[in-house]
Amino acid sequence: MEKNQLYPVFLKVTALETLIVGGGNVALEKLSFLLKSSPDAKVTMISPFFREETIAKANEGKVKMVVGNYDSSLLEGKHIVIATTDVPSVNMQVYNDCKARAILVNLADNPPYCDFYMGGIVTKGNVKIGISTNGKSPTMAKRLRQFFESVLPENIDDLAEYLNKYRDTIKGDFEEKVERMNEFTKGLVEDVKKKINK
Ligand SMILES: C[C@@]1(CC(=O)O)C2=NC(=C\c3[nH]c(c(CCC(=O)O)c3CC(=O)O)Cc3[nH]c(c(CC(=O)O)c3CCC(=O)O)/C=C3\N/C(=C\2)[C@@H](CCC(=O)O)[C@]3(C)CC(=O)O)/[C@H]1CCC(=O)O
Ligand SMILES: NC(=O)c1ccc[n+]([C@@H]2O[C@H](COP(=O)([O-])OP(=O)(O)OC[C@H]3O[C@@H](n4cnc5c(N)ncnc54)[C@H](O)[C@@H]3O)[C@@H](O)[C@H]2O)c1
Repeated sequence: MEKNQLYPVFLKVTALETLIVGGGNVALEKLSFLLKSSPDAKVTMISPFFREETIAKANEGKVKMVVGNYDSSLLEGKHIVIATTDVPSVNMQVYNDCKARAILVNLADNPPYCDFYMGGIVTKGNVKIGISTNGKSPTMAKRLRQFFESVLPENIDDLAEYLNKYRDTIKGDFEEKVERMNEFTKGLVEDVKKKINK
């Protein structure tokens, strides 16, 4: 069986600068999922034209819209770039420019030209699950996201908060805390399995 070798990280996109090149359907989809998970993400968009829908979505967050054609000067200070234009040569230019500057780049919907993939994301308070199918099936990533959204209880965040507080009440050194935390949560997986199978 082929194994997914991608390494997931949870980026603080409020501390990083993201550039989206293009302002069409794909740009709106990528922006929407980015802001859904990270409403305060720092994003710049460059496109000769923005639709009303895109402007409305951009105005929900901290998104700077630049009207014009892509130019490599826009890469200054950017950490993450997502290219979504309908002109393959422009997307390739973005890819090559980013590679030359060691900036992480994603040609949306074009797996061979992605340093990273956008994933399916489930968020319940502090708890977040990222989903990847290794680029095999975005539709499956979406369905898995919907599945976990429906089976994970809303109050799972209460548990995370509770465990955070409980940890503070344990006296002793790091090793003792680890042991007590593991002992205290021993039945958790079995309990959840029982609830799902009910
Ligand atoms: C998860 C999600 C996150 C997001 O977008 O932020 C995401 N795609 C989503 C939806 C979606 N995208 C497409 C469809 C139509 C189904 C179809 O056509 O097959 C649907 C489903 C729908 O809309 O129902 C079109 C599409 N997408 C890619 C290709 C190329 C290819 O597969 O080869 C094509 C075909 C284009 C063509 O026809 O040429 C590629 C990528 N899309 C990825 C992410 C990365 C892999 C993630 C993974 O590992 O699974 C990757 C590799 C790169 C990237 O873009 O980062 C988001 C769901 C969010 C949610 O609902 O929760
Ligand atoms: N819409 C989809 O769901 C979908 C699915 C699969 C693949 N694709 C592919 O993805 C690409 C984008 O699709 P789309 O539907 O978002 O197209 P679109 O026409 O809605 O958007 C393309 C955007 O790129 C902008 N653009 C063009 N030249 C530019 C430049 N030099 N600099 C900056 N921006 C520029 C355009 O102004 C426009 O905003 C296409 O190649 C399409 O075939 C789209």
